[in-house]
Amino acid sequence: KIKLDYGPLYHGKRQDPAMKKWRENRFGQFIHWGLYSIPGGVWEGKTYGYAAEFLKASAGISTERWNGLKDEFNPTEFNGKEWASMAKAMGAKYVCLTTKHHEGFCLWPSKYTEFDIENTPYQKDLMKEFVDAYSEAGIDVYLYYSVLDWYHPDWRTKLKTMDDVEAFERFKTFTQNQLVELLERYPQVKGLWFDGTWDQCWKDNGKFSYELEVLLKEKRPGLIVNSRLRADDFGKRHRDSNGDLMGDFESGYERRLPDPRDTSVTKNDWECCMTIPENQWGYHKDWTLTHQKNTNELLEMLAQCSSQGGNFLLNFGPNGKGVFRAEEKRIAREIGEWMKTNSAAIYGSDYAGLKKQDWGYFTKNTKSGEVYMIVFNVPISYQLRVELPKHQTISKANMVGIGQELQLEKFDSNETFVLLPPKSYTSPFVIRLELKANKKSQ
Ligand SMILES: COc1ccc([C@@H]2N[C@@H](C)[C@@H](O)[C@H]2O)cc1
Repeated sequence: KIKLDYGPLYHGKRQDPAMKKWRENRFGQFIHWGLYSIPGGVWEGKTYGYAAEFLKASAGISTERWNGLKDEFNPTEFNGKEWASMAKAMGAKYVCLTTKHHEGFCLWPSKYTEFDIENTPYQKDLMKEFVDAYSEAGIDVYLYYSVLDWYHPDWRTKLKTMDDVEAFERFKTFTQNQLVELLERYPQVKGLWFDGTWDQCWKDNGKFSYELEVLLKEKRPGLIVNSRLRADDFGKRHRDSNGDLMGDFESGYERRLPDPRDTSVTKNDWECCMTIPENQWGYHKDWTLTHQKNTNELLEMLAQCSSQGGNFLLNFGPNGKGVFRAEEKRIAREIGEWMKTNSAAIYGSDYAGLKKQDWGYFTKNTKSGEVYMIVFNVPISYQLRVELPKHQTISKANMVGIGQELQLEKFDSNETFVLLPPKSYTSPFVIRLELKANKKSQ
């Protein structure tokens, strides 16, 4: 092991109540909302296909033109309670909102910058309405914060000169002040989701990122921080120079999932964040440009994450007025419908320790020990293979919801077929397994 002064604060999975709740949540709503939500990927009549939150770069817009968007930010249709009830109906147990994306515009009234909600026609503390509404709905609130800040004069991608170093020292102080300010203003917040830490400036400041994690966790005991905050002594990120995770959960799965058979991911807590279109985090006016994931496709991702001990954070991008698209509202409703019947296989679930099969995913409820099969691919044979450890056998298998008991066919090799009634299955379904110890094999 390489000796590190600025590696992880701890090793393994946190077992305190706050982290256990994070783990039980399993399903969250990501919200990207900022000045980029106003143009929605279209500038001077031209549509840009790249991610809408990068429009400033993809359309080559000058900084002053872009920053002028703050004078148009007036989300008069924003209603925190409506947003929270849509998320609740979807079955989201936590939410993560962009407080400040790379553009540097702050959705809260910050003492440390003029580039914030206070200096817009809207003026009100939108973040307070948001945090209060979601908290009252019983949804845990997390805040996304981009360290990378295109607006701030002291941001430097690389520290080449002494001036750069002095500027970045001021920038570090500004960053720390804003983060402390967010925790003080919004005491309900459960955690911070960092982004924009890939540049050399941050890799050169592993010590600062370590001290920042310590400071924020002292300020807010139980605070949960993703793996993107930290750099170690040698600039390694997410995992330190020994390969150990820094932060409370691995957050490198962005718009991608691990291989479903990779059991190594179960060693740490982790989260996959996902867009509904192929690559739009902020609101984009034209979703027809790329593939739009459908509800069953998203449910399969949610199921896969739970089956491998990870969380699934699904992104929504409201427009500049604070309104979600019709597609997003429909998908939220359809996911919620499915969760009404099947959420026992998701909430409080973890890796079941069983061999992955082609028909779908196993999850195990950590409290009840019940094992679930979440089926997406019904085999032409209508036989769902289950391979159990020698000492275990299935005593019962029931469809969740309708409760129907399913026939079982056991093999000597301790494999079992769960037999499905031969009919058409048009949406993912869940089977609850009751396992029991095998009779002593004579
Ligand atoms: C290819 O470089 C990037 C840089 C930043 C991102 C940001 N991370 C996601 C969570 C979104 O905030 C996206 O804008 C995506 C790709």
